[in-house]
Order: sequence, then C-alpha cells, then structure tokens
Amino acid sequence: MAAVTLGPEGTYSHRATTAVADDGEIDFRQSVTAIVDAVDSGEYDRGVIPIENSIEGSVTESLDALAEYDVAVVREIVTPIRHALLAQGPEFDTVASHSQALAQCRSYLEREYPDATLEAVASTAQGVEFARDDPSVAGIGHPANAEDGVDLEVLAEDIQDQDSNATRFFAIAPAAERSTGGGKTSLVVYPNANYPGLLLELLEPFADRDINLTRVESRPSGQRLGDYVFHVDFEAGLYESRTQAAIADLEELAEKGWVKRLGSYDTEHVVE
Ligand SMILES: O=C(O)C(=O)Cc1ccccc1
Repeated sequence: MAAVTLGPEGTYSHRATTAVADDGEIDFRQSVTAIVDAVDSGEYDRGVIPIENSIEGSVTESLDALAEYDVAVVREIVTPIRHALLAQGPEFDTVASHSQALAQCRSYLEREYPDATLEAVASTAQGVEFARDDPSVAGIGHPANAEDGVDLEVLAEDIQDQDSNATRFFAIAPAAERSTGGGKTSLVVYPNANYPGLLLELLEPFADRDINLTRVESRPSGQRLGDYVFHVDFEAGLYESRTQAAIADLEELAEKGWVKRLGSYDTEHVVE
C-alpha cells in the first residue's frame, strides 16, 4: 500500500503515517492540498493529513481541501505533540517551522527569543533541514529529527505552550473506498442560504436523534463574504439509520447547496 503525507521525512504527519501504514512505501508532498490531490487522482491509496490541534485549532488548508476534492476519510489518528528546538548552536536569529508549530510555541518563543524572526515553512521537518544547512536558523519539530545527520543540537524540549498538546490527523483514501464501518462520521454541509435559524436547523437533525456532535467548524465558502461551509463530526456510523435520517434532513435544508459524506472511521490513539 503506497501512502503519501507531508514531508520531508520526520514530520509529525510522517510519524502518524508509519503508525497506520508501516507495511508500505511512503512518499512526501510539500502541502496538504498536494497530498489530497494525489489521493483523489488515485496515485496513492492512502494519504495522511493534519486536521486539528488542541492549542491552535483547525488546519484550514485541510478542511478546505476536504470540501473541494472527493476523497474518503478512513481513519482518525490522535497523537501527542511535544516540540523541541533544534539548531547548530545557540547563535540563531530565525526560527523556521510549520505555522502550526510556531503558533503552538508562541508564548515560549516570545519569552525566550523575543527578537527572533519567525519563518513559516512547509513543515516542521523542512524547518529542521534549513537549520541543518544554516547556523542562523533554528527549527521546531520532533526531537528525533536531531538524530539523523550531523551538527544539530536539541536546545530545548517540550516547548509547546500546553503539556497536553495533541493533533488529530485523518487518513484518507480515494472516494470509492469509503468504509461502511466505524463509529465516527464527518460531513461537509454547504447550505448556500442565509436566514434566521439556519444554524439551529442544521444542528437539530442530530439533537433529535441523540447523536453527539464532536465538532462543528465553519469555513468561508469562497463564493461571497459571510457565506459558509460547515464541517460536522459526530459519534455515529454513516450507515446507521439515525445518521441516514439526519443526512436526509440536511439534504432538504441544503437544497440549494450540497452535503458531502467524507466517511465513517475509527479513532486510533498513537502514544509516543
Ligand atoms: O509539519 C509537520 O510536522 C506536520 O506534520 C504538521 C504539524 C505541525 C505541527 C503539529 C502537528 C502537525
């Protein structure tokens, strides 16, 4: 099974991928959209993308790609994230990492390195590569990134602003592989409408059937200001009759828009 995830080697997404696809080849892309595109086109049968972090919230590029492309979510992976500061030595003036990692360490960086320039790059492991090539750059990433190659020191560990820092990843597959099992479901709903009580009507089909929502997130539709797409996750399988009934209600509500079934899946907790 060939899988694709955010590279280069050593990203948190790579670590999550080995946890679910350790028996096959893993290739890398430099953005979430490129990963989703490669799975949508059938080039890979699995992809792994970060979705949401406990400190920084949604990875908006992931939500937007899930709304735009036609892929299935087949598994959710939850993993603790403990960041380290890696550099050739203490004399650096720039910290390069994924925007989420920089944000998850914002208080630490402001406190310890208030004058450093923060540079958002494609991934944590890419920031570490830059640090390996340049003594004026430090990276933030998993401490194991210091182990391969030369000249990198772990200057500090556990620099995330909350000890309990955790990230959810989705394993995705081509749409035809949407699974029939799994206890959680993700949908994307675009009502393409705006009237009093719309959001309430969107949530009622779940409340009426005793379905527990675990997340509701709105994203701009891109069509016009104030127009939204809603990402909804809940604790029920896609093919349960109560879910099918709730989706039928949503489809009525979204008659001018659409309802996308991302799929049903189980959660895997990966502990370092
Ligand atoms: O850049 C990475 O390593 C990623 O996989 C994205 C990310 C960044 C920070 C926390 C979790 C995932």
